[in-house]
Amino acid sequence: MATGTAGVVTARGVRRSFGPATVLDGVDLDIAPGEVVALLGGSGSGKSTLLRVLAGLDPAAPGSYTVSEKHAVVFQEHRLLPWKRVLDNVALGVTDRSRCTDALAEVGLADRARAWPIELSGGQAQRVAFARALAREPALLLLDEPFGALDALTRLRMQELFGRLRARHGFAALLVTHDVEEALLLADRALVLDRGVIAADLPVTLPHPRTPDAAGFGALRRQLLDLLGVPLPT
Ligand SMILES: Nc1ncnc2c1ncn2[C@@H]1O[C@H](COP(=O)(O)OP(=O)(O)OP(=O)(O)O)[C@@H](O)[C@H]1O
Repeated sequence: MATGTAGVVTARGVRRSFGPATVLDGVDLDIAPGEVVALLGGSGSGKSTLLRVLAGLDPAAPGSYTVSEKHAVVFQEHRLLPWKRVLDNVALGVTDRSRCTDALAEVGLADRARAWPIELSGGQAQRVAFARALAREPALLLLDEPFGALDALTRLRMQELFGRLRARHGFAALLVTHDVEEALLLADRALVLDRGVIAADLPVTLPHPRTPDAAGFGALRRQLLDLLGVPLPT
């Protein structure tokens, strides 16, 4: 990995096999600074594998790729350390304590700084996970279904929070999701991973803030479902 390229992600020909099974078969991917890219695809299509490769968590994958060193990862599970208080979780590896307090305030949890992770709801814990990522002042967020385990209402609130944080901080993101609406609400482009390659790249040019009832949303939803092999009846 290295920095210095114009994009926050530049990947060419990324491959990954597990035994005889080829999961990534030459993935090319570019993400520009500030761009939010959703990554969709069937179960087992390799979305998490690609995200782990880009995050540097899977050094065995061949191919050439550069990823901004200023990246942070948020997973579906919060992955907070249970023996550290909330603020100490946010502060892991960050020397500037005030940045951590600010990040916690930005996700609306300033008053939970001294709480233990076990005292938080699932949605709050995921907010802390985002605060921990934000405190690193990332140029790129690598997000593996970060709202996937939340109930529908909490998910909507988190999507709204993500939109606000993005508008304020201007980070880029790769967002792995199963949720077509989420992709269309949050992303500038939606990619479909299929048989080891990026099989489709759909620009999402709707204005912000977005809602599912906005003009053009339904047509894009139909198009994306089609690309995912789940066409709606006409
Ligand atoms: N460490 C591993 N060892 C062996 N096989 C693996 C490993 N990691 C992933 N795989 C396999 O690679 C394939 C892709 O997995 P991956 O988790 O990347 O898919 P995904 O698109 O994220 O799936 P889902 O949408 O269900 O989360 C699967 O068949 C999985 O079993």
